[in-house]
Amino acid sequence: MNALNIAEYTHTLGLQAKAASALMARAPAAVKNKALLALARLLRGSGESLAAANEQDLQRARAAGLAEPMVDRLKLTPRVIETCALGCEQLAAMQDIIGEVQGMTQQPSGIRVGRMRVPIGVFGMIYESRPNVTIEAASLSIKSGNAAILRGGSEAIDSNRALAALVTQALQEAGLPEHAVQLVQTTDRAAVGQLIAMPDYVDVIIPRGGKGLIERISAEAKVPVIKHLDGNCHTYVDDPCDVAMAVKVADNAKTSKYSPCNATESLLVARGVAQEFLPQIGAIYAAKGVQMRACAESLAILRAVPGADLAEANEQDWGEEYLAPIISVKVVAGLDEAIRHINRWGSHHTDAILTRDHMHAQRFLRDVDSASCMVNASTRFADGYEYGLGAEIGISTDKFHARGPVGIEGLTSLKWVVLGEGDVRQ
Ligand SMILES: NC(=O)C1=CN([C@@H]2O[C@H](COP(=O)(O)OP(=O)(O)OC[C@H]3O[C@@H](n4cnc5c(N)ncnc54)[C@H](OP(=O)(O)O)[C@@H]3O)[C@@H](O)[C@H]2O)C=CC1
Ligand SMILES: N[C@@H](CCC(=O)OP(=O)(O)O)C(=O)O
Repeated sequence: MNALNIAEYTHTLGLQAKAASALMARAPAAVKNKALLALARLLRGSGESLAAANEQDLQRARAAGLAEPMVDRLKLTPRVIETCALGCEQLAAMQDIIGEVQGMTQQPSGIRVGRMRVPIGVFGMIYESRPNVTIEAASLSIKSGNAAILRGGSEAIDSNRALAALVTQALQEAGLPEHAVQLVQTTDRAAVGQLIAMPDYVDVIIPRGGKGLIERISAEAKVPVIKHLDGNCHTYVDDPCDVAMAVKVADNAKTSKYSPCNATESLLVARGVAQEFLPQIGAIYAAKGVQMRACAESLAILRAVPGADLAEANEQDWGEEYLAPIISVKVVAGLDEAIRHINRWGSHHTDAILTRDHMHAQRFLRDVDSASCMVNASTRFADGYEYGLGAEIGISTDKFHARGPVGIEGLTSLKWVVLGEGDVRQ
């Protein structure tokens, strides 16, 4: 496609999405649920064709030398497909919040005023090369009565095309507009430029990715944006804490998966527990091949750990999101320094305190300026499915409307409704 064709193509996607969004907004709950259940069935019945499409993506990715954690997130395994199908069924079983009216109160003038939950309209989403996101975004879009234009990562294009075809089929089976969910079929980034500059058709843009993507969106977007950014997540091991529990959680937060944005990238340790905690977690990270980029004080303790892969941390490490078997480690004086460090260097995504002190936990929850603040739990829990949302659009690092894992509610807004009986303003 040349530039002119891409402009025409995205314009057509926008026009079609706008038309579909009006129909989706008034689609009955039962019809939307029918589409979701059809999608679950189609996913389960398409294992072979999905695997074949995914294999094409995987072969290209490996040939291009994509890092293993990134290849891992590209995989559309039977387990991933089953999880997507279950997610669709869970969404179908959830209450439909569209059209719900809340807080209706009578005003002194006589009118009654309340707020009705409505879909946003059309959202455009740009996301990483993780094919399951295509289904999560499509299913949430259907349930919330929106229309979506999805632009997944280029490495996943074959998988996404195969999945999008199933979504179209499910929409058609349920009698919903087939353009309610559209995949951008080209990997040319010029289409992203068009998509973020069509305010007549697109109500909100949801970028889910790293700094390069966000820089472009911030510079060029002509529509409102809900940013889903990088996760420089921290786990702070407090004094006092249950050291055995802290070791277990800090291990899971870093090593259960290296690629996701909710993996811990930085470990802060209170000086009072460092001598006991660091050798234990150090031994686990050493055994799993995790490099520790440590401050001088933690380095002195970790040097005693056999086989530890150690490096001296520099300032850049405190702000780094590695998405790899690397973690930065810093000894801090205590809670105040930990909070200051997280607010200075973190990305306001997800941060956890491991503590036995109730007051410390309360202060951490209040003072850390992040979308998810956790006490005695792994940062890996920052996820829509784990939070009970059924699926997730992503993890918003913006502060308003939708913050943290975004589900159905995040794709809606509340409009005021006013009921009168011929009332006039005095
Ligand atoms: N907060 C959240 O919910 C999540 C955040 N992330 C973050 O995403 C990052 C890792 O994923 P990664 O794939 O590297 O992210 P990227 O930002 O490289 O890619 C994400 C998507 O954005 C596109 N993109 C990137 N740069 C541009 C650009 N300049 N113009 C147009 N399109 C662009 C990519 O397209 P193309 O395929 O062409 O490169 C891809 O579709 C990490 O920082 C991670 O934390 C990941 C998942 C969830
Ligand atoms: N919600 C996800 C985390 C976000 C995510 O998808 O991250 P990534 O591996 O960067 O694509 C999960 O923990 O399952």
